[in-house]
Amino acid sequence: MNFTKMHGLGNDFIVVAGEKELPANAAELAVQLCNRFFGIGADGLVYILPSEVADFRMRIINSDGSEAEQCGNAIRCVAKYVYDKGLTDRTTITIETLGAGAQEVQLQTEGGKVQTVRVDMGEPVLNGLQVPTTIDAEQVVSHPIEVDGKTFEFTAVSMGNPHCVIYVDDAVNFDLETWGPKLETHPLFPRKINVEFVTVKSRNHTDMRVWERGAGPTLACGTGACATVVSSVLNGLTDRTATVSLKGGDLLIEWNESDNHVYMTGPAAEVYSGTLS
Ligand SMILES: N[C@H](CCC[C@H](N)C(=O)O)C(=O)O
Repeated sequence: MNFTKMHGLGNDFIVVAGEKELPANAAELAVQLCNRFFGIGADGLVYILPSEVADFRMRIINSDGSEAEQCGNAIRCVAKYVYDKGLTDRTTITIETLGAGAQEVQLQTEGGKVQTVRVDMGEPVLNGLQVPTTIDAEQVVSHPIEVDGKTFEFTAVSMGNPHCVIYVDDAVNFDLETWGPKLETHPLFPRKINVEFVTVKSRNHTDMRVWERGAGPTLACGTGACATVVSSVLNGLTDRTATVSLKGGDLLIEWNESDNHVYMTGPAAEVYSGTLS
């Protein structure tokens, strides 16, 4: 099996193209290949597949074998892959995902290679039961959640995949390893959830650290950055365009008022290609 190792701000993926559909053993393969000691090592396994509604289709399997509906950093890597490898010569393409259908992606190239990608991540879903949470409400904003005797306030946003956004004094040094897994698997979240800890720095800038559903602590989370800005607007903390600073770098997020779509702009990088023995 040929693969290409790629990342978006250090959120890294094993990218496989050429299959007609998701292999039946994709979950087992993801667990085996994402292992950083016995495998290639990555946060997820990404397949580029044919699509009937878009130029390409992306399916993403987390390192624990669970399939995610959407992945912001991976979609930028897929866009770079298909252009750099000559599968398309267009700099505006569409990529189909499980959670958001056909999404428009704009490629910014330099020297014939993609450097930066702007993705239309679609409309956020705020209805409590649709995120999903067990809370039957139009929106879940600053809602109390208790874990191990500690009470946080969270805002729930789906970008196709579910996110729980919590504001803390110092996201950069927050104890992600203790609280991330407890919140990821909290009974309020029927399909588990990605957890973002956020510190607002200004009306156009936040710090964010993420504990990802099915992958744990990652260096960056594209859908999490989108959820962070949507949540911050709902809580009156930032404007609709903001830079989200993650451990792996910055993403520019815009929650457009006129079309209600969230746009994410950031880099994508290829590390190496290989063949599995
Ligand atoms: N772990 C996530 C999928 C990857 C999302 C993240 N890597 C991104 O860049 O959006 C989930 O299960 O919803």
